[in-house]
Formats: sequence, structure tokens, C-alpha cells
Amino acid sequence: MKLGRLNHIGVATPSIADSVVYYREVMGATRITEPFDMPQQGVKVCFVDTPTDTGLNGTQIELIEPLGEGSAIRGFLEKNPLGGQHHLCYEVPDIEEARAWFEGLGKRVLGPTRIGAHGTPIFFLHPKDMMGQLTEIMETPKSDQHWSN
Ligand SMILES: CC[C@@H](C(=O)O)C(=O)SCCNC(=O)CCNC(=O)[C@H](O)C(C)(C)COP(=O)(O)OP(=O)(O)OC[C@H]1O[C@@H](n2cnc3c(N)ncnc32)[C@H](O)[C@@H]1OP(=O)(O)O
Ligand SMILES: [Co+2]
Repeated sequence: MKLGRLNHIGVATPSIADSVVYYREVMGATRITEPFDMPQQGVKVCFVDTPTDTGLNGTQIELIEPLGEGSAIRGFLEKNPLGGQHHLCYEVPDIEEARAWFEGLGKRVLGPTRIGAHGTPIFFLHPKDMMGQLTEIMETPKSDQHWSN
């Protein structure tokens, strides 16, 4: 398997509205998307861009707020009421090859491969199998694949 770039850091928050104020006023962020719902994932999502001057896209902060009763991030927020770093998302060129790689290593894949917030397939790996980090694997958008050549 070939590891790609760090696409985003998932940050759980009880309030995207409050987090947006923090990223704008404390961290000086200027590129923040409008929040949108992903009911299948049980989250409301908003991206904070960290632009670079290299011509490549910078890594994003992915703000996630629980949506619905069964949200996967409710337990995390019960333990961490202020929110905080929830997952790391790495890109790979081929999602099925990556899934087979991790399964072959005996890592627990959490649920099916599904379409994530960037419109490409994703899956999650259990934090207890990944040095304590909930890990999201995402297929690189086709339009971005030039960067890894
Ligand atoms: C926006 C869409 C999408 C994208 O395109 O980017 C997303 O990012 S969606 C993000 C939200 N979705 C998910 O996280 C799906 C995968 N997650 C899960 O299946 C569960 O959250 C989980 C990882 C299995 C945890 O389930 P939960 O019921 O909350 O906790 P457990 O009690 O089962 O936890 C077991 C164990 O793991 C520790 N833990 C839990 N979450 C994390 C975490 N984020 N980072 C590190 N460790 C975590 C938890 O503390 C338990 O440890 P012990 O207390 O030592 O037993
Ligand atoms: Co994510």
C-alpha cells in the first residue's frame, strides 16, 4: 500500500458555530466552508482550510458535530465535553487495495467502505489497532492524483 498525504484532522465539537468563531478569531482562519449535514455518517461537517503557498492544497481541519441519536461521535464527546482531536485521515490512491492491506494485517475495519465528505470512498480503522489513533483512509480525489506522481 502507498501512503498519501494527510488530508484532514477530524476535530469533534459540541458546536460547529462556536468552533468557527475560535478558528476565525483565535487562529486567524480565513477559508471556512458552510456547515453541511451527513446523516449517513451521523455528523454535521465544516472544513477549515490551512492554505499553503506551494500550489498544493493544505491539510484541512474537519469539524464534526453530532447529528442524530446514534452518532458515532457521541461517546467521544461524553468523554471529552469540550471536543478535541478525533481522527486522522490519510489519502491512498486505491481504497480497495488499502482495505485489503489493513485487513491482511489483522486491523479492525469499522463498517463498510462508504462515500465521505470529499465525495470519495473512505473507511475507518479501530484506534486500539492504530497506536491509539482513530484512522480514516480516503481515496485521493481523481483530480488531485497528480500530486503523488
Ligand atoms: C464527515 C464524514 C467523514 C469524512 O468524510 O471525513 C468522517 O470523518 S465521519 C467521523 C465520525 N465517524 C466515525 O468516527 C466512524 C468510526 N468510528 C466508530 O466506529 C466509533 O466512533 C469507534 C471508534 C468504534 C468508537 O466507538 P465508541 O462507542 O465511541 O467508543 P468505544 O467505547 O467503543 O471505544 C473503544 C475504545 O476506543 C477509544 N476511542 C474511542 N474513540 C476514539 C478516538 N476518536 N480516538 C482514540 N481513541 C478512541 C475509547 O476511549 C475506548 O478506549 P478505552 O476507554 O480504553 O476502552
Ligand atoms: Co473525517
